[in-house]
Amino acid sequence: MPENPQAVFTAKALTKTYYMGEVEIPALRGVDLEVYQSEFIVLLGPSGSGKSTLLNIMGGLDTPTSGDAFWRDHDLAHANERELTSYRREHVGFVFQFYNLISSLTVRENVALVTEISVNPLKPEEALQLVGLEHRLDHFPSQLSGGEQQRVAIARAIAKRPDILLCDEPTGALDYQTGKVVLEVIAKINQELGTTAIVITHNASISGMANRVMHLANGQIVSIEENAHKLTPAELSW
Ligand SMILES: Nc1ncnc2c1ncn2[C@@H]1O[C@H](COP(=O)(O)OP(=O)(O)OP(=O)(O)O)[C@@H](O)[C@H]1O
Repeated sequence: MPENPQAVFTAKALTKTYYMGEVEIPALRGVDLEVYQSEFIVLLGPSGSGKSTLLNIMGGLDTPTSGDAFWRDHDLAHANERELTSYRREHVGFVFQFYNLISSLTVRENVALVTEISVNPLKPEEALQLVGLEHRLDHFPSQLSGGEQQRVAIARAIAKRPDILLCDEPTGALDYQTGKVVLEVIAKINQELGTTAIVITHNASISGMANRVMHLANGQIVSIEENAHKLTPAELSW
């Protein structure tokens, strides 16, 4: 069991080593971490520092080589594939740099793919309203801008009412203004639904939105800063 019951996610001495033939690649080298309910965390660090590896373990897409990882009382380090699938399905929403929408389905149908297999989902229309796309329900992804497609991807991620929203470079493919709109949407989900949000970015300016900012280097968390005052995306500039 996790030691601190207040934490929704706990990692202890987490390591991940990839093996490429004879070569060992240590992606995580002893990560200790607690994440609290409804927190907004920004994860920064150079390329290859282990950010995606950590996010993937938190989301049950990968398992660690050693150490502990808990989502509440779900033991993610020792879960089997079936348990990880149901953890992902019930608790986790993912947003990636590229939107991975199905081009032959409408906006509403892309979101409905998730709501049809969820226990207590939002209606696709409600999820799309939260991201400001209620007027584009019957459009196809190719009829939308990159930022709009990312908002559909966010609607799809939140439609199952996940406890945690894991975002890997959500604004990486977007221009400045569009990136800000997408950040506004993530901040709104975090505030209005209380969804814990973890955002990986190379853009240090986004840190201002976070409750806490974690820096990874070389597979370890090297610093954690707390923001006394969170900024809105509109207040950020880069
Ligand atoms: N499937 C894999 N097989 C082998 N090595 C991997 C694999 N995934 C990641 N790695 C290695 O693990 C290390 C950490 O990778 P990770 O993707 O977590 O870093 P990152 O901080 O997210 O980087 P970026 O900012 O470039 O996305 C890197 O050295 C990477 O090459």
